[in-house]
Parts: sequence; structure tokens; C-alpha cells
Amino acid sequence: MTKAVIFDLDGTLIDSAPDIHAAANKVMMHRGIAPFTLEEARSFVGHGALVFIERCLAARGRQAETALRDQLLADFLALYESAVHLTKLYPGVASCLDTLTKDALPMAICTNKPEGPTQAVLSHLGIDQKFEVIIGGDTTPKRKPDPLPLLETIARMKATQVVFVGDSEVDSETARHAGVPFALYTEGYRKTPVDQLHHDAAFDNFAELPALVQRLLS
Ligand SMILES: O=C(O)COP(=O)(O)O
Ligand SMILES: [Mg+2]
Repeated sequence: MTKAVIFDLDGTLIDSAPDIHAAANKVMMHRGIAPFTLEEARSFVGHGALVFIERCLAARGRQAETALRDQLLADFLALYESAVHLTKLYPGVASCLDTLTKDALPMAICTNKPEGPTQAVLSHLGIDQKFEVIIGGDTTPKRKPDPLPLLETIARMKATQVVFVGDSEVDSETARHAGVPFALYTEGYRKTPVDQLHHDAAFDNFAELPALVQRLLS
């Protein structure tokens, strides 16, 4: 039996919305589009970079402009890998990852953030070496909530029993589609009340996670 823990990234291990917000506003202003608030930008995160840009355009009533969308996406992706300086780990994440390492539990990332920016922010925060496998939003042909990226993560880890830890509707659905136990971090970017989101366990403090993972994997 090979056990493993798979993490979502944005809104779960890291609060990256300030960097995503700053990069997005730079590219929006460059193309003459009014900037967004941090809360707006945070609410657009979850389905990857393309949907993020589409949601920005829809909020300005310009969703039909596909050439503009493609330009904005290219501009945004060009900035995304260096958009790391405003991003922070959520409280308790570093010591939680250390505890899981001591518990000899292999770890992976399964995120809709593209692979390049994912690698960049993980190494900026000094935690890239913690993860045996990193699957981004552009690593497989499908993104979460399709089960494919999560199933691919499990396959690459050669794991037989896993827990998926995430913060959002997308993660909850992905876990359900893949038939994987799901631990919901309640302090991330979710919009749905906790009791209306499918989950096997919920937590609001990373100090609780190692014990919770052990319980779900037992
Ligand atoms: O970047 C996104 O849109 C979502 O990223 P996540 O899957 O790590 O929450
Ligand atoms: Mg997330």
C-alpha cells in the first residue's frame, strides 16, 4: 500500500491572489481595461489562466472579444512566472509539510495553475522539493474538475491510497469524480457554504491536517 497526500495550490497552500491580481491589472491597464479589486480577482481564480482571463472580460461585458482574450492571456502568462513576491503560505503550512515529511508521506501538487508559474512560486517559497509530482493546469489535456489531472497525479506517484486537500468547489468535484477522499480547507477561495460542499473532512488550521490525513488514510 503506497499512501500519499495530494494538494491543490491556490487558496489551499498559498494565498496567491495578490500576485494574480497585480499581474492581471498590469495587463488589463495595458489594453485599456479598467482594473479589478483584489476580491474580484480572487473570485475569478479556480479554473486556470484562460478561464481567469475570460471572467475578467465577462465582468467588463467584453467576453465576445476572443482576439483580445488571446492577447490578454499571452500578456498574463508572460508575467505569471515572476508574479511570486506578494504570495504567502497560509499559516501553519510549512510545519504541516515538515510533519508529513517526517511521517514519510509522499506529497504532490494537483493545481489548475499552469506548470511554469506553479514551479516558480513553489521554489520562491522554498517548498518545491517537498513534492514528488507536480501537475499543473496545462500538464494534462483536461483541467480539474475533470478527474484526469488528479488520476494522473495518483498514477505518477504510484499511490494506491490518497487524500486530496483543496479549498474550492472545483477540488470538491474533482475528488468526487475521481472517487478520492477529500479534505476541505475552509479558509481559501471557496464561495459555497461548507455544509453544501462535498467533503470527507474539513479544517481551518493546518496544525490539524497531519492527524486528519492519518485518519482518512487509516
Ligand atoms: O489558478 C487557478 O485558477 C486555480 O488554481 P488551483 O487549482 O491551485 O486552486
Ligand atoms: Mg484552489
